[in-house]
Amino acid sequence: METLPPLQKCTVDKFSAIVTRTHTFIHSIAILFMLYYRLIINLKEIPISFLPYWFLIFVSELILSFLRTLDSAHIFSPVTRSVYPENLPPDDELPAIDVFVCTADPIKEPALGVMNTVLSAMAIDYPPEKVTVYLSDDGGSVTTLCAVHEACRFGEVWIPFCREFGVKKICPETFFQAADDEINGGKDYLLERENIQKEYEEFKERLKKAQENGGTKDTGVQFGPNRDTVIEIICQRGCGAKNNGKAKLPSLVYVSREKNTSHPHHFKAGALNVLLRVSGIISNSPYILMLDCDMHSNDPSSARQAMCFHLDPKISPSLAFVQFPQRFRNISKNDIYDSALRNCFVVRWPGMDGLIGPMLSGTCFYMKRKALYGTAIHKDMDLSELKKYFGSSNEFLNTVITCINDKQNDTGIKEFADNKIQEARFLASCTYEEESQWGEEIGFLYHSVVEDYFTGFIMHCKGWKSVLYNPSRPAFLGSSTTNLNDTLVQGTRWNSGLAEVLFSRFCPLIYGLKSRMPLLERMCYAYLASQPLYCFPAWFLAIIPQLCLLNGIPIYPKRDNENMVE
Ligand SMILES: O=c1ccn([C@@H]2O[C@H](COP(=O)(O)OP(=O)(O)O[C@H]3O[C@H](CO)[C@@H](O)[C@H](O)[C@H]3O)[C@@H](O)[C@H]2O)c(=O)[nH]1
Ligand SMILES: [Mn+2]
Repeated sequence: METLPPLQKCTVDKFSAIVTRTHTFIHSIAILFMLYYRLIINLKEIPISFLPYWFLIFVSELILSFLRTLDSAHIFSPVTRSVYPENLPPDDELPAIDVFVCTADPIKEPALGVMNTVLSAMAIDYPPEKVTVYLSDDGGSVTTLCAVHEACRFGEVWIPFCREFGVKKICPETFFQAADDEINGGKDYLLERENIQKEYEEFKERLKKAQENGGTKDTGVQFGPNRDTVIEIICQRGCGAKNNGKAKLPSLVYVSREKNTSHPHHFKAGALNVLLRVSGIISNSPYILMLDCDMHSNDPSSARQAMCFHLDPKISPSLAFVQFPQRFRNISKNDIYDSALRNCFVVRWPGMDGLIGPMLSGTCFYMKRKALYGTAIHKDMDLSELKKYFGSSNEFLNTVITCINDKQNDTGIKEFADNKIQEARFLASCTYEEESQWGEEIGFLYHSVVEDYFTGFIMHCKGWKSVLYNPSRPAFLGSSTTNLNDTLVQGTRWNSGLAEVLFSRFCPLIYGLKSRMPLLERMCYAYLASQPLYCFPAWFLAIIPQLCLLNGIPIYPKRDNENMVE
């Protein structure tokens, strides 16, 4: 039998595994010594009145030891991956991709940044008729709707320019700000660059005006806290490409779901589920790229890199998603607080990749649509059975059947009749999910506000796998929080979301037991869910040892103590 050229390779990082396992072993011995000291030696020295303090210190140390033990699972067998996109099938055999971009707040997430993300997603190096970009606007802002029209207009010159000169920095703002644009294009290039830059400045100007006027385009809709669905096809498959039709544009769709204060909207997970349904009846691509609006594409080849995993028959059947690390462009040089989250993306996720896969990290991942449709669904289900899971739209159910039967969809938006828009509006309404399993078993799950962590956890429990791909050139670049207030709000949201999982029936240590999830992977998930527990040792150890010192109570071994190892 002919062997196909490889698409990807996975290498176990043996040296790193040996070093980290040895370190874990030595660290565990130190922990045992500490427990011995605290229970056998120190307990006798403590006056009875100080026993509650001793107890709090002991509890803190137990929590830290517990967390440390869980954490050690991450580094058990780290792997690195490489890809060979040159071995991918020809363009006309590649599967279609839907890109989901989410925005929620037109003030905190200014339109220019969001449009840069949209434009960078439209400029990825992939057959344009196979890409449909969806912008979910949870802020329901007229300005954003205007901005997306303007972005499409600018895209008509930006995308052909990127294609023609092989631009790598496909996010216009980054491209024009960079000192070096990585292109050796001669005079033609410089002239064209100047033209495009002028167009970009005009585009920015138009956005600014739209913002000042609260959206200039007459959309005929009133946006407010209670509002109707707005769905617009901004650009249809290969629309109006200038440049003599040389470079077509991907399709672009704007979605602002119905909001009603009497219905829960489930934050980002709710928005993503609406996009899943709306995109189902519009393009129904088998793969989905998820991007937060502040995370732009920084390398046009990321889609092909991800396909090296998704199309590799050895790993593809059980592969749910390919996660790229979140990388940030606004991190200070020293980054003493690890705002770049290197502890996750550089240390822990490659370790989990050696188990059954890294966690779902909210953005920068290529997901198989089928993986979001739950495992209870099988090929022989009829419409009435499917309705209990997916709601009552027959049109949508047919797309689900296409998806679970792995029938490659005819790519892109073909023709989009008005009645389809009606159906899409129905799918984006507040009440559509009633009496269905959306958010419970189907789509992104609602149990926790960290929908990414929880959805990924349940997927892994059900036997799906994932991979991390960390190319040397960051595939995506975003912005991290840069002030204490935002960092605290984000930290509180993450920790409360994790606590929701830890103190529920989905606690990874218990729930993982019933599932097929291997012990080490379960420990990794339990470690992250247990993050909120860090607050107890942090408080106790910040206060009690000082009190003990002031009162002359021995809480740590003295240097001349006979039990102290010199
Ligand atoms: O009701 C909402 C709330 C948020 N978002 C969007 O969700 C994304 C993430 O929200 P953000 O407030 O920026 O949260 P972060 O803490 O920065 O996000 C991290 O944490 C989230 C929760 O775990 C993940 O979903 C994100 O991908 C991950 O980057 C943004 O694009 C928002 O526009 C919505 O679409 N609707
Ligand atoms: Mn964010």
